Amino acid sequence: MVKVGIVGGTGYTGVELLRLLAQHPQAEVVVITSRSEAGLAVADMYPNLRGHYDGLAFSVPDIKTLGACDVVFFATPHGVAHALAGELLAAGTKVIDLSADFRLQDANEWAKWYGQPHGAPELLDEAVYGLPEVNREQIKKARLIAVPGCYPTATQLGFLPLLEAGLADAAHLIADCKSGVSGAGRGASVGSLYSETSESMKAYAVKGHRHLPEIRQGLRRAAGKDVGLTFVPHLTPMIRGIHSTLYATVVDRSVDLQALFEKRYANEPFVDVMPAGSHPETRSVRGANVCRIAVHRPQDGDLVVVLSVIDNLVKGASGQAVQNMNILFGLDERLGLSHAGMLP
Ligand SMILES: NC(=O)C1=CN([C@@H]2O[C@H](COP(=O)(O)OP(=O)(O)OC[C@H]3O[C@@H](n4cnc5c(N)ncnc54)[C@H](OP(=O)(O)O)[C@@H]3O)[C@@H](O)[C@H]2O)C=CC1
Ligand SMILES: CC(=O)N[C@@H](CCC(=O)OP(=O)(O)O)C(=O)O
Repeated sequence: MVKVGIVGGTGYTGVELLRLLAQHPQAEVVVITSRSEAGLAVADMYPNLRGHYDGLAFSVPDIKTLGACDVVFFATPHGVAHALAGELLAAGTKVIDLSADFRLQDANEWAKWYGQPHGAPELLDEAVYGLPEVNREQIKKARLIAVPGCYPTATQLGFLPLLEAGLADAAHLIADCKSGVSGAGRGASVGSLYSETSESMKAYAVKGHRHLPEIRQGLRRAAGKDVGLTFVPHLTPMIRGIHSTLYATVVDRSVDLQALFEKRYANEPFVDVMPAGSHPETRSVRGANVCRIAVHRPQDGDLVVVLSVIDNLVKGASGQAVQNMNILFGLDERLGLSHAGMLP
């Protein structure tokens, strides 16, 4: 049994970790932290978890109790894992960080996009970017894993087959992405109010979003050269879900793109390449650790359109984090992650 600690148990990704781990046959959550809710029983805050975590209550973060766990998940704002990861690693505890603290390999780039100095640059060399479809072998040996962001997961999985095969014009990629409101976290803000987000939709951060350098880093690696990417996120009136519509120009029209995508993901338990002509819906992955992809070439032209959907809280965060844990501890990668999506 893997002994699990969670720092930041009251946010959306924290409670999603609890929901998924409640069904995990080889993991037991023994510590869950919240400074504001310390002492409160988990099931008193989250009634959906009644009967699953009897006796487990939030506690203030404490290195000694967290360091007694086999693995600690950070479901916290940026900067928290910087401060605590080193001590946990020294105690022999593995760290899976859902925040962006260790996603960018360049500390200066991180500081530029996150507006504060990188708090643990000495750990960057050993941090592994936790996208299993790319880094499975490194994840197996890792001590510190950076779980990819939600937009970066959907966008990279959609572009990877084209770039790895050298089939796309890497200088002109476009990612037009829509997110549900839970992507903004559970903290109260005017922009997340029901009356601000329902019955309306808008783009934001067109000038530059902090996921841009993360996506570029992954795509550069897949292409083996610099990439030019325009990334436009949108906020949409749904709670969960990311829908990425990706555009690239193909350099060879003769290639069977459907076969290329099917072959690339044939052995991936959590990437579903849909039949030719499909239009994946975000609700088909709601609650599921799945990225569902369809590839199109409208009017048989040069432009490829890839549609990629995930649940931002599952394959875009907590599900992917559990998938990383399974790989890290030599377990079946699918354990605790077999939920289907929810229709309607
Ligand atoms: N929402 C999403 O779709 C996704 C989110 N993420 C990332 O996951 C992380 C968590 O996001 P989300 O679940 O939305 O969380 P929230 O930001 O809503 O919640 C944060 C949690 O962290 C705790 N916390 C805050 N500050 C500290 C601190 N200094 N020390 C210890 N604990 C702290 C809070 O509890 P308390 O203050 O009581 O201690 C709370 O439980 C973020 O980095 C987010 O960017 C990643 C992918 C997708
Ligand atoms: C809808 C919405 O606001 N989404 C968030 C991104 C989701 C997220 O949490 O990003 P990290 O994983 O990098 O923390 C945003 O645009 O900032």
